[in-house]
Amino acid sequence: MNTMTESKKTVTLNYINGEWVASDSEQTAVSKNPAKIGEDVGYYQMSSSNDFDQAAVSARKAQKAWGKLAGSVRGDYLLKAAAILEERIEDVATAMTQEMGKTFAEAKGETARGVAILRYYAGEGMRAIGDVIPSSDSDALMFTTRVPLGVVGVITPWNFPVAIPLWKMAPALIYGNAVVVKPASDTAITCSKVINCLHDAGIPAGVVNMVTGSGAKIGMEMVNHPEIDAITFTGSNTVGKQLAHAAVDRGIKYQLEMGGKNPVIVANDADLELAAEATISGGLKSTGQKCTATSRVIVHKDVYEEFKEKLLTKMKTITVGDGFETGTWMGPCASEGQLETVLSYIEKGKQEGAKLLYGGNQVLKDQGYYVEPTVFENATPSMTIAREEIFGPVLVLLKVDTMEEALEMANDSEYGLSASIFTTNIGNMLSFINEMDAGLVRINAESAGVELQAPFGGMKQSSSHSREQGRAAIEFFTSIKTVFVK
Ligand SMILES: NC(=O)C1=CN([C@@H]2O[C@H](COP(=O)(O)OP(=O)(O)OC[C@H]3O[C@@H](n4cnc5c(N)ncnc54)[C@H](O)[C@@H]3O)[C@@H](O)[C@H]2O)C=CC1
Ligand SMILES: O=C(O)CCC(=O)C(=O)O
Repeated sequence: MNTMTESKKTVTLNYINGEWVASDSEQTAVSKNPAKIGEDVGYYQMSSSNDFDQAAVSARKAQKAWGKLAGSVRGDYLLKAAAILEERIEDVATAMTQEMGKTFAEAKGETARGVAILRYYAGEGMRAIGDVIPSSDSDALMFTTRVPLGVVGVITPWNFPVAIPLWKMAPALIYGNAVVVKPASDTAITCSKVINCLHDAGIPAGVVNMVTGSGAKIGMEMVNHPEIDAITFTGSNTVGKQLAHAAVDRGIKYQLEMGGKNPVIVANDADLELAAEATISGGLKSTGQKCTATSRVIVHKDVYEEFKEKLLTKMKTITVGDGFETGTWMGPCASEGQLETVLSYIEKGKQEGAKLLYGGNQVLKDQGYYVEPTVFENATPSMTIAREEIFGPVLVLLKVDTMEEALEMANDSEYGLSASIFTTNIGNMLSFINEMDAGLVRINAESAGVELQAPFGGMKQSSSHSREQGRAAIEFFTSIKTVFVK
């Protein structure tokens, strides 16, 4: 079992060498429900250096045999875990909504995506891993193969507590690595339920390990530990860069997925109904807490007023509340800290002279960490709300005279994760595809929404320029060997 009961509280344990164990620190911390102030979801371990060390050493020992198994055999474990997770969708999604507030429908959707990720990577165990390359020596055979990196450290955020751990762990495992995962504390209980699916699928002891606790402590131990051969991280730019520096110092491979300030361009020939709907969905679903969330809405002057009216009409129908309640469209911010961050950006927007068009207030204060869906206009591209990642339900409207100006403004950001355009003009589409500096460019579709079988990652400050998911994951989680046989 991944939990124990201690003086009436449910305590999630660490998972080390195939066993659920308490930290030797004897310290736990509480995971809180952001929708209900005062409701504790459960407790997780505040792990010690020794706990982490045991996990890393177990992973190292287990990796040898795991890496030697046939890919199809490793895939069978992932398929079993997928079937178990599928049976437990309601339970896992319940924990997710309780811990970070996304609506229950979104939480179930994300868990189903986790099932699909496991199945997709199970199949990778039977796909080609190399090429035959003609040698200049006609008597020789030259080819490439791929080998696992060894033990991969996985550090994940709270906004996709099932999908992100799985889209990092599943490819790591299928290509023969062992993993130690440190989930975000706010969603440690949800992650432990995912790990329990792998445990119940019979994955060999030590191949998967989970250690919870302080990011600053366990995260830094991870990147500096001699048994860790690579780090994959999703989260803030500040932490990502710290990890990158430490990884470079140790000469280990690293992969970072970080922030975004994703633009949507609405051209004067756009289907405005579609554009408004997609801006709402891309910007405000999950309470705007996606790295791919729409943040800047760049609208051609000819359609600005009409688009704005459509957007406001739709925004006014958004219901904010507990993600478990029928009819709730948008849940709370994931934590008190996130709420404060979002409110401080709204305040900054007002102070810097942007016009608050709609929302901007904290609501249901006595219940949870709720904020209204919010939209600003009359903002300039240099304002803080148009430059920094807010990670909340806040949209900024920016008016432009031409499509060239729109594209220039869309590219005027340190980030380059995802971007959308709404247009019916093929020329506009092609310019956007060619000139937009973003890892994901989407035409007549919202900026969020990642497909697990396609490469995912950003340009500029949004990532370490590597790609996750799909077949692209093989590039990070393996090393190429060129073989020459004579
Ligand atoms: N790109 C994305 O998907 C995400 C972006 N963010 C951004 O980051 C902001 C802050 O959110 P946080 O949860 O505080 O993100 P964070 O970057 O602090 O946390 C992400 C993960 O890193 C761990 N961590 C924290 N400090 C660490 C350290 N010094 N060394 C190693 N690991 C460490 C955390 O425990 C968590 O597992 C958000 O407002 C948002 O702007 C946050 C989560 C996801
Ligand atoms: O848009 C999505 O589905 C994924 C977003 C994401 O990867 C993130 O917010 O970290």
